[in-house]
Amino acid sequence: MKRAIGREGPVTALGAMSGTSLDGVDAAVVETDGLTIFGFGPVGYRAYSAEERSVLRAGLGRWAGPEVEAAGDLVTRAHVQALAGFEGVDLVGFHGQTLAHEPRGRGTLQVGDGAALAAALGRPVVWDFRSDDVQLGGEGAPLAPFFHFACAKWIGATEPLCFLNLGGVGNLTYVDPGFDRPEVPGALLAFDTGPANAPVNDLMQARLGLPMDEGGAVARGGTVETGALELFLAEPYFARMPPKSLDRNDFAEMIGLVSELSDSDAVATLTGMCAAAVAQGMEHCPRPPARVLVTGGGRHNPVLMEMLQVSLDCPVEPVESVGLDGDMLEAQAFAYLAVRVARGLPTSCPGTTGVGALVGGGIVSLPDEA
Ligand SMILES: Nc1ncnc2c1ncn2[C@@H]1O[C@H](COP(=O)(O)OP(=O)(O)OP(=O)(O)O)[C@@H](O)[C@H]1O
Ligand SMILES: CC(=O)N[C@H]1[C@@H]2OC[C@@H](O2)[C@@H](O)[C@@H]1O[C@H](C)C(=O)O
Repeated sequence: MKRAIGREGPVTALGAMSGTSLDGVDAAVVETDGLTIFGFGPVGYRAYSAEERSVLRAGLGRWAGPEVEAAGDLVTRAHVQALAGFEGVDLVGFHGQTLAHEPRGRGTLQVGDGAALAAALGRPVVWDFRSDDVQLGGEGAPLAPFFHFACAKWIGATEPLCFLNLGGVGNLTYVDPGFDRPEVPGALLAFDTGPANAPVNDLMQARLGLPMDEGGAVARGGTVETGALELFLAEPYFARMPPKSLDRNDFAEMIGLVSELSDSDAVATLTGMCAAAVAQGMEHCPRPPARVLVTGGGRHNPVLMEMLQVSLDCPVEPVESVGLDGDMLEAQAFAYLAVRVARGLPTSCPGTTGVGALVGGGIVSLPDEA
């Protein structure tokens, strides 16, 4: 790797993320030395077609077999298309698509072939970010927290704050920017809060044939059913101490809790469950955060944002309020993490994934190795 990016100084890293909502590939450039963020560069997006989405969906929850291979081939191809147009890139960080995640069981599986991507792009590619952490006893997720720490420094934060990602699953990072480095005990605490948009999307699809509750319009017309909410919060996951992580489908059966409700009450209740899971999770923060910065698609849902604001004691704002890009933060995270991997810096620690030691996972594939 030394010959690819050198041992120090800023490099131009391109990160790519294919998230749990299966909508497409996000791509974003970060200028960094693996410690400090020096700036953000161009971004891109390559949507999956409906047909491609069903290929990915067929692979979800599987560990091997033709469905997994088909999903992997598709993910590699889509990333070649998404990333080929970026110029001046020193290094690529390729997350791939998570199909299955069972950290204390069969492991974690992100499909997509980083070696083939390196050959196609003619650039070094860092990939398979999660496996080493899981093998060493960690949750393998979330991994964005080390990047969130750098973001907290980039925005000049001096007080503890939280980053909240509301994708299919929700994840929270508590950052204390008073520390110099993210791996110092106390600097970071991170975990998946619970299901976020995935159950709402699934119910909208099943009942109304729509992919999401756009603008929270359906939830706005409904009422949260407190009995269902209480049953949901009784799930043992919420009582577990962090770090902890989830698979997209871990709470799939929660839709059953709202099966008797009207469409609007059911959507309002699932939206309320997402907010309540976050509020419950916030109790684990070592100190009260000054603000919660929200990233991921859930920040576009005003009903969800209002529910969060009502249940939390500090301002809840989209990350755009501090000049970050909430649609690209995960892609930027894997750009940043790629540089850390290439330079031998850790990407997870006990506070972020529960792993026993500092881990800098990932495979580095050079273009001439394929
Ligand atoms: N305008 C909107 N109104 C309501 N919900 C929205 C809106 N835009 C996006 N969302 C929700 O956000 C979801 C997409 O979020 P995001 O792109 O952060 O997911 P992801 O990155 O694939 O997930 P993860 O972070 O779990 O991997 C959509 O599926 C939808 O539920
Ligand atoms: C196993 C896996 O892919 N987990 C994702 C998923 O999507 C959100 C949440 O669940 C988080 O744990 C993680 O992604 C983010 C980018 C992370 O690792 O920080």
